[in-house]
Amino acid sequence: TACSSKYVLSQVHPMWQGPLAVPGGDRQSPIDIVVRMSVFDSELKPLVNDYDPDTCQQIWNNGYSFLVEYDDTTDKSTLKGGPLQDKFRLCQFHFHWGESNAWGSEHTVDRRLFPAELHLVHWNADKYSLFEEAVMEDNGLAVIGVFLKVGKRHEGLQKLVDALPTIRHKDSVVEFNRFDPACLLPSNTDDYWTYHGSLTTPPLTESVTWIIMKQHIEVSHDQLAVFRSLLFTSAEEDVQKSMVNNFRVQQPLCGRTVRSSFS
Ligand SMILES: NS(=O)(=O)c1c(F)c(F)c(S(=O)(=O)CCO)c(N[C@H]2CCc3ccccc32)c1F
Ligand SMILES: [Zn+2]
Repeated sequence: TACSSKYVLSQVHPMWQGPLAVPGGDRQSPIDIVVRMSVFDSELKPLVNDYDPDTCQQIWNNGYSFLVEYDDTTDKSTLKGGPLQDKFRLCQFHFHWGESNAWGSEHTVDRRLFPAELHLVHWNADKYSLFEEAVMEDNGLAVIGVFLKVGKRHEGLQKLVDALPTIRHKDSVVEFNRFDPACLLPSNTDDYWTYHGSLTTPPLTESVTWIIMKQHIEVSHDQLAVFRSLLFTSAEEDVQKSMVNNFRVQQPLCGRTVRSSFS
């Protein structure tokens, strides 16, 4: 199976041409979370996030997603608790979405797809001094995943949506301040699934403790439509491509256990 071979050829992905061999490859992400196979772990604590909106720096289109970047040179925006032993610093958040509301998320729950998924990327500042170091280490990263559903308008998201037309093309960046990412978290952050996996974009390193929220957030159809108005391509390119379906195909579980913080 794909798990046994030393190299896992990840499927061709819109972001990079041709299959990409990933060394090791038995802890890849994303995955389908099979609820009845997840194991309740009473040792799992509530998440403790302490984000400082003043550390928000910029929002940019990197040709794969749009990301909001935070100043991670101090311990101002941190995550601890949950399955984590150390204190992690928020470095950025980004989203994955589809061309239609029928799909777009990277993870699924009992094969259920969501139109989009938010990822808040943190790195272990107790053990490492730079994100780039932590990316290579087993316990280096922690990514919170939140599913988005189409429903009522998300007031907190609107400030971000209003900035997207200014970064339509790849490599465009605009200053973005005072955005509190906590407003994008669901009201209940005590119920989550957690497993060990990887980044879902290069370098695909198996350094991520994934923390997937059980409760989704709601955004309006129009807000999601603005995500789809972004472009993969830079202003110079003559063929413009809509930024949609920027998710990786699902990877084999390879015997991993997904734990739940709730029974
Ligand atoms: N789904 S995910 O959480 O695995 C994930 C992404 F899906 C994604 F798109 C990005 S990125 O920065 O937009 C593109 C870089 O590969 C990152 N960025 C990470 C990976 C590499 C890197 C380097 C510096 C800062 C952030 C990141 C990411 F962690
Ligand atoms: Zn992501």
